Amino acid sequence: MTNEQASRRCVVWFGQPTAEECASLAQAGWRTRIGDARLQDGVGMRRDDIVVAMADLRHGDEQAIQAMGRLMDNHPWLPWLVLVPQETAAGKPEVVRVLRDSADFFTVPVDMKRLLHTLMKISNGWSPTAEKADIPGIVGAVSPVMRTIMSSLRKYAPVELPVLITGETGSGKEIAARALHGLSARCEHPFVPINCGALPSNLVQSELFGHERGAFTGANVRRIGHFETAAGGTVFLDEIGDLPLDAQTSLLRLMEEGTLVRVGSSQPIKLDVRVLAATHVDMEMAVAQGRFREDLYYRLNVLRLRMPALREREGDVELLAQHFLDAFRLRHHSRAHAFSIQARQAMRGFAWPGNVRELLNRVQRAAVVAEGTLISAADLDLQDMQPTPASRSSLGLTRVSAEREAVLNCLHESHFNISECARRLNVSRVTVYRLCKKHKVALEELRDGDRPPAGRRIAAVNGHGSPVAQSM
Ligand SMILES: Nc1ncnc2c1ncn2[C@@H]1O[C@H](COP(=O)(O)OP(=O)(O)OP(=O)(O)O)[C@@H](O)[C@H]1O
Repeated sequence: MTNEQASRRCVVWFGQPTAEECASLAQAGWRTRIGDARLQDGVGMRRDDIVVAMADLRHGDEQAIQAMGRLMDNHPWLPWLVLVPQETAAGKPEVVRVLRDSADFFTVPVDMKRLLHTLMKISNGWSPTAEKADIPGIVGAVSPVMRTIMSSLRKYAPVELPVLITGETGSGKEIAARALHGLSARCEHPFVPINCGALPSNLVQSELFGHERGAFTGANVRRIGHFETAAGGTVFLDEIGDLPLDAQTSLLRLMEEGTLVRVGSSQPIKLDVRVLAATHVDMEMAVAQGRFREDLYYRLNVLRLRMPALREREGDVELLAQHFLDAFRLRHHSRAHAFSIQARQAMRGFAWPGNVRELLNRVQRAAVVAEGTLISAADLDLQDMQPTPASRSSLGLTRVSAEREAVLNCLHESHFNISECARRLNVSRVTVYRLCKKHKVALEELRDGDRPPAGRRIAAVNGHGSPVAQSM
């Protein structure tokens, strides 16, 4: 490489690079220029320069991060890399904005090998938007919301940080976690999914962290827990909000110190696992109510991924439906190989309270019962779905979706107590039932997920949306 070529490659570092970072860059032929995002005076590049901008959030306060966001907005043609400290809460809107617009991001201490590799790819013409959108296992990503998710998955996968995945039931939280693992350097090691709500309450610590022989009655042999099974790989903690407080303390230690202690032992064991977690409940509320440790919440919530509800993914429903039908036909006989126009309309207009899982179930059932070559709306049990004007327009869809989300959030916060929910929403109980019916909210199913105290029964919505039982 000639000196002239070398001098043309420049990283404009908005922040304070360390001497070692500058030295590594220089050694690989990259000049470093220091920029100040607050001055908003751009990068000052010459024609033909290869310039990459680094948004260094290490030392910045909230205002500095906001200034960085504005600078990125003003220079969208530049490849932006972002450097975040380990404890960054990616849930903060200003951080989300910076991460969203970046080509790649790094944590402290900077993995210089990966940074130089990314810089080399950029100087060779690589563009993150040009990258193949497909991610194995994830189907149907034509909607803008899912394209954003795909891009976040690619960015989050190689970074050794926890990710908190939120989203309604069946929206694909686990499939996203699997993709994060599959795209990471840990992919050759185990991926261990654990449903925290399904762990036997008296054995949670032992199931997760293992136990020594004789630790408790019945512990006849030493047993390693789920975390140790995942050594070198990824643990996916589904329904993290259900984790009891004592297990939360052990998890925090694991995340802070990288060690665990088996039940019945006092010996810390070093362990390397990446933790991904998912929830469909409002974690801020759980923290406010003392059900979830705040320090653990911040540890888990470093990067955040919100899986959109299926009804928000315009264009994806039919793609997913066809994929599920094709997959079914590979294993079973079905005359039907596609969907009728009415079936497509019905699928587009339906609110999909059970999201992708519900779509999968309906398509599989329809493939079994269909008598023709096309699956009809009736085969999908969606014959009563007339597409409403609201469900056809984007604005209408957004409104409907916002209303449904508000009702669902409030129901969760009220622990499915209809009177409480009505009080919070400032509407009558009848209106809450009407909204549940309108948005096909299956109260019984959701209540089971929320596990209220035994003996309490609440109204359920049957297949046609009518309340069938109530006792509060
Ligand atoms: N984009 C997708 N492409 C293909 N299959 C999908 C997609 N999203 C979800 N699925 C399928 O839908 C079902 C539900 O997905 P998943 O278990 O990931 O949802 P979840 O949000 O974790 O559900 P829960 O809240 O009940 O834990 C699974 O069978 C999964 O394979």
